[in-house]
Amino acid sequence: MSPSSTRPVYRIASIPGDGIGPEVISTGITVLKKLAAVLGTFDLQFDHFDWSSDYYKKYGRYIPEGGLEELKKYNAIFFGAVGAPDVPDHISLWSLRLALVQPLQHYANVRPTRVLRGITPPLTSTATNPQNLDWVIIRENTEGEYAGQGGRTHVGQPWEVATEVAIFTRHGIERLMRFAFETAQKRKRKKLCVVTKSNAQRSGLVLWDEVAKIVGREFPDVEWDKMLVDAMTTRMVLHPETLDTIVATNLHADILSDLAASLAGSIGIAPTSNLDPTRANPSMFEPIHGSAFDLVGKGTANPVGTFWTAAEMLRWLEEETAADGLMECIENVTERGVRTADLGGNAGTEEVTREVCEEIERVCGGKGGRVADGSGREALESGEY
Ligand SMILES: NC(=O)C1=CN([C@@H]2O[C@H](COP(=O)(O)OP(=O)(O)OC[C@H]3O[C@@H](n4cnc5c(N)ncnc54)[C@H](O)[C@@H]3O)[C@@H](O)[C@H]2O)C=CC1
Ligand SMILES: CC(=O)C(=O)O
Ligand SMILES: [K+]
Ligand SMILES: [Mn+2]
Repeated sequence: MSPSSTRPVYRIASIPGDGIGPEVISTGITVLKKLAAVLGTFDLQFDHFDWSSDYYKKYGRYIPEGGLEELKKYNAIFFGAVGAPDVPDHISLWSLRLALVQPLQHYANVRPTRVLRGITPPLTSTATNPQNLDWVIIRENTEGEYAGQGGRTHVGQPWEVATEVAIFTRHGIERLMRFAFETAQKRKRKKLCVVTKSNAQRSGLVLWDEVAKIVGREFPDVEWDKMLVDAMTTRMVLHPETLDTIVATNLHADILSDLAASLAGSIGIAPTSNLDPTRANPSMFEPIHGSAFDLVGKGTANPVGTFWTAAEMLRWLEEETAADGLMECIENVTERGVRTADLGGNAGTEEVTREVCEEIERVCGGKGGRVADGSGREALESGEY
């Protein structure tokens, strides 16, 4: 934030990455700039980082020397996706997304899901009562099954051995569990479901259950229960109204949150926040989906997941009014039936973006007051037109 200005200026590092990442991140930036120009209550300054699989193929790495230190100067990171057909997925993921969230201690991955206005979810029960699905999944984001511990020996031999060791530390579970209880406590229903697989995974996830019990004592007003992850899938599908806040391990919540997004309509809608709740490091915001090779260049990628992500980023920056305004505009557009193919519509990425921008002009124009005189002066100054 710039101290010289009365309105805050947030410095955002944008990392569009691969595949549809650049397509959706550019629409997200368009929408965010529009919102800032119309509201006039804050400003956003974007710096672009071309860290991607193309960059890797050219320079042999995804993050250049000193890159991580450079990122720490920003208020937030706006990330697209990483993954390319000609680079092994484990190389791309570990060299960029995981190479950021681990050192930046983004231990809380927050994945809200609900049925946006106008969207028909795939299950009849939820379609009839869309309010039945309103969840926040909290995913452990730095250890567990994606801790990065493992290896291969005797490669290529019939006796080859490979390990993928899941790591659960009391410290890691406790800080995440506290974050989950706090999240549940702030929501209307104050309900938390702790998901594990502590019948089969008899060490790490038993510790997970024990820590949940200890931390739960600090939150007497939060009603919580436990589920094994396999049974959780059926509860999500058959009894969505019994769930509110959900906490699970890195792998389990990765899977459950894609399921959640689809139950709400599409993987193209859902946002993700990679948070360092201590705020020692900038947090990172990305749509839940990956680089979707199958959609690249077609202009059909759903930008709504990125818009919702942008709203979550604004909320983290404590721009609540802007975040609420953006969500209202997104839902006005989905409600009007302007939707991409994944939601059964025929609008392209650009049309949805244009409609959301027009909606921002219409809905938020009066809120900040800077463009309410109709002169467009503030927007002109921001270089928006
Ligand atoms: N955070 C990240 O950067 C992530 C990266 N990946 C990487 O992305 C690559 C592709 O992975 P997949 O498993 O195929 O997952 P994906 O999320 O890229 O795609 C799964 C399916 O959802 C559809 N889809 C995704 N985003 C969409 C959108 N915005 N609008 C409409 N439809 C959308 C795709 O067309 C595809 O059919 C891999 O390299 C993977 O490692 C995957 C997930 C997250
Ligand atoms: C990598 C991945 O699938 C995710 O972060 O959701
Ligand atoms: K992503
Ligand atoms: Mn995932």
